[in-house]
Amino acid sequence: MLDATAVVAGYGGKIILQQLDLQVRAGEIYALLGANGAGKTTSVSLFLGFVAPTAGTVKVNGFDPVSEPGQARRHLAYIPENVALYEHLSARENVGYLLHLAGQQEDAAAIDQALGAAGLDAAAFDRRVAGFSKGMRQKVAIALALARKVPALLLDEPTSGLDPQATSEFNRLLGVLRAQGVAILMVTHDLLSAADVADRIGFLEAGRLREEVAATGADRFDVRALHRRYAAQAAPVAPAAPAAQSGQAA
Ligand SMILES: Nc1ncnc2c1ncn2[C@@H]1O[C@H](COP(=O)(O)OP(=O)(O)OP(=O)(O)O)[C@@H](O)[C@H]1O
Repeated sequence: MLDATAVVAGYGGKIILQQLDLQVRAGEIYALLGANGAGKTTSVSLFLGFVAPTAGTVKVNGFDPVSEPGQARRHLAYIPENVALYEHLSARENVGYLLHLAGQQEDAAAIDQALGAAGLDAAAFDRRVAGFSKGMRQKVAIALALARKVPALLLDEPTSGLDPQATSEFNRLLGVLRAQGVAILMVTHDLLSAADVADRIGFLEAGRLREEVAATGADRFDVRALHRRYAAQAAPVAPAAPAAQSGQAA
């Protein structure tokens, strides 16, 4: 569904992504991790058509985001870290208007159903979104993705700044979308959250996928081992102090 093959891309002659191979299948959640500046957002930007590859191919459900932007966008929803909504409109009005902008009409019942499925409290449907928390805004964005019935979803650091309960609620929603066959690519620094929800985790290092691990089957990853490697990649540290003896007071 989301397919980047042998992609080289960057900004103004500066190469950021080098031979990137990244595929996300229908009904799969793929978490992309990596240090600051590794190229995670640039990878997402490829699928949005914001960054054009200088080599390789990028496809969204078979469509090239640069040469076929309308077709590619129709199959895609994007939820950035801070969801931009029309502040003076209610949650219902936002979904209705954004659907209209996407060239789609839905009746009020379908919009309510999407907002409910996204976990927004019904009492908030008619409230202006100006007072909404980050978690509530994301629910509106998820409702829009549900109402648009897109087959692919891009998320950039969706759980940063969310409390653990909101994070787990958000991850549950991603599970709902996965069950509907949506291909989900999620950029995150939150390894625990990624381990909780993702089917595969990829580690990007200086524009290359250094490692991919699976969440299920024989390749099931060990979160602690991953955390040690990820922390070392993000910020190399001095050798660890000897482990404390369990059961002994310091
Ligand atoms: N519009 C741009 N113009 C020029 N350089 C850019 C642009 N956007 C990003 N870069 C550079 O590309 C590199 C990769 O940036 P990118 O935002 O993809 O990294 P990231 O892995 O998402 O980082 P972070 O975790 O900090 O969000 C960085 O060196 C960044 O400075």
